[in-house]
Amino acid sequence: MSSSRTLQDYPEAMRDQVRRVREVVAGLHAELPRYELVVWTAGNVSQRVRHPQVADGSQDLFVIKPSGVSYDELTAELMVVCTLDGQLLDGTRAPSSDTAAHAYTYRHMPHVGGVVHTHSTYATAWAARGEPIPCVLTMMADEFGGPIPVGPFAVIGDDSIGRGIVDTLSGSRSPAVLMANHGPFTIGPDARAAVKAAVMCEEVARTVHISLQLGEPTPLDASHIDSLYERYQNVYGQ
Ligand SMILES: O=C(CO)[C@@H](O)[C@H](O)COP(=O)(O)O
Repeated sequence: MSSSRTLQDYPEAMRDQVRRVREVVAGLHAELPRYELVVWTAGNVSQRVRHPQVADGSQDLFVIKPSGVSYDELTAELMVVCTLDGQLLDGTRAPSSDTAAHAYTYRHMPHVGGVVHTHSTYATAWAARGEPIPCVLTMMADEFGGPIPVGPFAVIGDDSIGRGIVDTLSGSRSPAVLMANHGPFTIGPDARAAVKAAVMCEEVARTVHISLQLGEPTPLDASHIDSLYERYQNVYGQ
């Protein structure tokens, strides 16, 4: 559905932000096939654009890819802009079929600035089994602060997927959730962080799967997970 408003109804500073975020989101979409996280037109990336005068986030917008467009055709101009109730505000094509899930996540998690969805092979295989990825690697402690949880099975088309993402991640340090029988969704302070979480999610899903073929991996001690997570999130790369 299209909004009754247009981009011209928003402050110039926000329109400038939209122009910049369209470039950022278009560029980040190229990372999904580059890291082999999607095939064909599967997957999507979005980033929030905060309203400079409305602090509660209710008037924020987000930029997301158009539905069903080949990754090699995605340009900044083709990116679409939606309101947080998932309505199309600006764009020449229909927004992603996962727009409702991204919108619900932004409405209910104000700190989230970016959302990514992929069908990456190993993470999606774990999602098909409905099994959380156990925290057996320091890389998992660093990025996910514990296991990567599984969210409920939800059919696309309403708020069900978004509700499953929010209900699962609100109580977890993980920026990734494996939606049962579907695939990973990731969140972050911006779209680049959410893309990184999607790349790392697939990497650890593969490594832990291979480890399980060799035997039973050894879980990390909770105190070690906490110290590794604090270091990585607050010291590493600063
Ligand atoms: O998982 C799904 C649909 O269930 C999506 O990831 C599609 O695979 C991509 O949809 P668009 O973003 O192109 O609409």
